[in-house]
This record gives sequence, structure tokens and C-alpha cells, in this order.
Amino acid sequence: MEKLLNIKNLSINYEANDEKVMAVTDLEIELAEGETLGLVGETGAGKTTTALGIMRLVPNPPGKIVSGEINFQGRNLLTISEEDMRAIRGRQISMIFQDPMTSLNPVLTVGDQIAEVIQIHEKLSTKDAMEKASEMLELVGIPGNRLNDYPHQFSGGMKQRVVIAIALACNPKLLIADEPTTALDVTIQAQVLDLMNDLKEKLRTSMLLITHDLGVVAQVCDKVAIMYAGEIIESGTLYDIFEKPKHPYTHGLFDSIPSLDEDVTRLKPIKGLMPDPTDLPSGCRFHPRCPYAQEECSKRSPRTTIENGHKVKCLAYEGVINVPELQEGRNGR
Ligand SMILES: Nc1ncnc2c1ncn2[C@@H]1O[C@H](COP(=O)(O)OP(=O)(O)OP(=O)(O)O)[C@@H](O)[C@H]1O
Ligand code: NI
Repeated sequence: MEKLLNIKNLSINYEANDEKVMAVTDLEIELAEGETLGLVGETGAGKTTTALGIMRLVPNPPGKIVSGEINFQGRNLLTISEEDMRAIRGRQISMIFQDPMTSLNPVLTVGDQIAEVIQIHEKLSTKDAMEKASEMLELVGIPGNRLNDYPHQFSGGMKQRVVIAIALACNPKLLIADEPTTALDVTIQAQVLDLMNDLKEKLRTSMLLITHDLGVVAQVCDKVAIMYAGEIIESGTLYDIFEKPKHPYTHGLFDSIPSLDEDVTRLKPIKGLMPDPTDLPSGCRFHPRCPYAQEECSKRSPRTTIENGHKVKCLAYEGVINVPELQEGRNGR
């Protein structure tokens, strides 16, 4: 089946004053219609850059898409005209940005803001657009009669719902949500995630959900890709990643969050820090922090190995180094 989104070998750098940040390297993502992929990683891993790449909104300069293809419904977004791209942005692909609270205009009513998006893409009278805007509000659980209220009259969680309503106003095929719940407190976060789950089922919108929070992923996603220092180091189904994690970094991510059935004193944060993106380690980018690293790991970049759709980038799974704990899956959770 043709994938809705199929990204191949995508590399994006930021280049300024002889400094080169390799923000995204050789990235592969596949997303089918109706699927939700969680893109997970620590700060600086390259998640937002990936999203901006898909929207073709990487600021240039300093950003530069160095290579790759972003195939969306069979067309490579990196080679189409800016005019065609504008037609896709917002209409076919829409994005909720990392700081959604600031993406609402304080001097316009929420109804005007939703209707505006609708009218950019559909030839509707203002009255009909407002009618549709009111339906969108209801869809995200806000009474339609609040159309004429201004953003400051809503709570944080409701503002976030408005942002989602705006993003969905044109019934996009793909919704990219960059940390959509990070700014919200935990109960509101859960409500917004529930809402996203509902909408995903109702509208069959595909979603790329960017987060550093594995809990959020577990609630919403069908598939997961783990990003480290610009690369996807492991990807698979929710089950693959949560029940049978392979990459030592993925193990580290799970070991560093508390779980109910484990003693909190056993928490083991991953040693060390993300590498300097302007000066990445040779070989495997994770090797300086990896508890299983061997000499070969500093010399050779791992390829991606695949087993039943579960992909991992680690020399232990290529048979280049020998780590029985990893190879026999004994470290699985
Ligand atoms: N405009 C820019 N100019 C130069 N470097 C940039 C720019 N934007 C991002 N970077 C660098 O690119 C790398 C990836 O950044 P990106 O924002 O994509 O990470 P992220 O995974 O979204 O992080 P976060 O979780 O903090 O949002 C980082 O090292 C960052 O410093
Ligand atoms: Ni980000």
C-alpha cells in the first residue's frame, strides 16, 4: 500500500560561521493513513527540525536540507514549487507548534481565527465559515457559542483545544503536533490526549506526535521512533518499543522513568549528556554513553537492521560486536 508519508535519507544541517550542526541525519519515516507515530527524543535530538523539514519551513539560512526525499501522497515535497507547497500546508498537512499558547492571536476572537483558516482553503461566506468554526469548537469539546470570546477568556487546556481546532479546521491528512501538551498540567494533558485519540478515530487523520514523554506516546501512538543526536536509532510498533526495546539508549530511556511495579531507588538515569551537535562522536553517536560500548563502536557507524518491521541501529544487532544481553533480548522489559 502507498504510504501517506514516506521520508527517505533526510538530512538537515544548520550552518553558520564555520559551525555545522547536523540536526537530522539519514532519517527514514513511514506513516500510513490513520496511523499515529510518536517521535521521541531528548532536547536537541532534532525532532522539531524534522517537523519543520516536512512543512518545508526550516529557516534558511542557517538551515539547509542537505539530502533526502519527503514523499507525501506520492509527491516529493522537497522538489515541488513553493506555490504547490503552500496549498499543501494547512490544507493537507497542518502543524501544532511547540509553544501553542503563543500561536493564538490575542486581538481576534477564536471564531475569527478558526474561520480565517477555513476561508483560506475553502470558498465559504463569512457566515458559513463561522458556522463551521462553531462546529470545530464543538468537536474539540468547547461550546460553539464561545465563538466570540477572545483567547484570554479561555483556560490553558481550552486554548490548546482551540489550537487543535484550528489545525484540524481544513481536515488535514496529516497533523504534526510538536509537544502539544508539554505546557499543560497533568490532568488537562490527559484530557487533551483523550481528545486527540477521539479525533484520530473520528477523522482518521494521521499524526506525527513529537514528545520527550514516553507516557504520552503510550496513550496515543501506534508506532514509535526514538531519536538520538539527529538519528532515529530504533523504531517499531508501540509493543516493539515498550515490550521488546532493543537499543541501549531506548533501554536507558525506560530505566530513567519511574514505573509502578519497580522500586524508585532502581532508577538509572542515562550517564553523560547528549553530544555537542557541532562535534558528534565518531562511529555510533551513542557510544560515549553506552554501557555496552566496545572499541568497534567508536569506529564504525551502525547500519539499520530490521526484524519484522522493528528497526534498530546498533552494532550488537549486526553481529559486529558481541553483547549477549542485547542479542538474546534478556534486557527486554
Ligand atoms: N535556527 C537554528 N540555528 C542553529 N541551530 C539550530 C537551529 N534550530 C535548531 N538548531 C539546533 O539543531 C539541533 C536540533 O534542534 P531541534 O529543535 O530540532 O531539537 P528538538 O529535538 O526539537 O529539541 P526540543 O525537545 O528541545 O524541542 C539542536 O542542536 C539545535 O541547537
Ligand atoms: Ni523541539
